[in-house]
Amino acid sequence: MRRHPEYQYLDLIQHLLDNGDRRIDRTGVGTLSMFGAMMRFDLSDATFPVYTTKRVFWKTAVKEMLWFLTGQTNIQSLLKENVRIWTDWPLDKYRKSTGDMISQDAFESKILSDDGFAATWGDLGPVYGKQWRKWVDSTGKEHDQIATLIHTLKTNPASRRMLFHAWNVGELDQMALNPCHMTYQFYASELSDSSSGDGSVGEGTRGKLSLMVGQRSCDIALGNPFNIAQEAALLHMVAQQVDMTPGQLIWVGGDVHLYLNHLEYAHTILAREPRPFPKLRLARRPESIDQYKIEDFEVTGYDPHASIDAPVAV
Ligand SMILES: Nc1nc(=O)c2c([nH]1)NC[C@@H]1CN(c3ccc(C(=O)N[C@@H](CCC(=O)O)C(=O)O)cc3)CN21
Ligand SMILES: O=c1ccn([C@H]2C[C@H](O)[C@@H](COP(=O)(O)O)O2)c(=O)[nH]1
Repeated sequence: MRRHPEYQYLDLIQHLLDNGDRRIDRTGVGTLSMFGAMMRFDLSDATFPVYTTKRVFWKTAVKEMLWFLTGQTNIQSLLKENVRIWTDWPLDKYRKSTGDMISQDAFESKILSDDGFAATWGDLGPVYGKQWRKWVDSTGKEHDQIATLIHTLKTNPASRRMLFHAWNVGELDQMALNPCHMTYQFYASELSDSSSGDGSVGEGTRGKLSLMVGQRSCDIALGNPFNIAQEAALLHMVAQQVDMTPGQLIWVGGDVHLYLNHLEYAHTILAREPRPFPKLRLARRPESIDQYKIEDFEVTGYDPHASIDAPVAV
């Protein structure tokens, strides 16, 4: 029998434990690290690769993706959706700038209730959403990379130029964190002749859509389970928008690391056996890629092992 695809994730963790290069990182926590890794997940038959060896809060991960797609960069809109995974960075900045050792709860309440405070302290700078939807070039012109991608998929799906990118070199110093997942490249296969170049495409399903994501830096315990779930959700959404069926999600990691305060996490998860991946159905077909809501994601058959608490390195 074929091994469960989730073993790709568990094997990476085992490899880091056995062979990881021990080093000090930006956060001061320290990691076991390797360079260069790839995982592939087949999304056909509505498969949604949410890891099962721990409970992954996939709704939080998908909400983050929906937030990227709207082009927003302020944590206020995330907090309104009860997503708290980005609070640590603006909170750290606020504490260091003002000396006020406010609690996370109090900081989040203030971001939610005070728009002026949110504008000053809640913005992460020109991170993912900004670059995806409003990349500003040297002449000041804005580029909507997502709209261009969808247009090309509809009119010229055999193109080798279907990608969007977040590593805007000129703006890195204004970002709360440099982009980790950077390149999103799409590939359409099983295209009928009529859709392979001249723009005259017919109705109905026109091919199989795959996505390869290049991630320069990967926190294997906290970041990766979120990233895989949200990238799979993105592929399901884009495929729906362009009338294709989801094919493969290919994930490529650069510096892939296990933080040294996640060793117990690693041993806990490695002792568990994967269960079948859940299925995803999109309940509705919104007008455009930025109009999906979390309620549109109907996930069935998710029966994971228990969640595992792990601290995030800031
Ligand atoms: N060190 C580090 N790892 C990351 O994965 C990461 C960053 N920094 N900085 C930017 C974003 C923020 N991300 C995060 C941050 C926290 C969780 C986290 O704490 N996850 C928990 C709880 C989830 C919840 O509360 O909903 C988990 O069990 O998955 C996940 C991703 C991903 N990115
Ligand atoms: O989507 C994400 C965002 C962040 N990460 C991790 C990878 C690293 O552990 C940190 C970023 O630190 P750098 O020093 O900028 O590399 O966040 C992730 O895994 N996934």
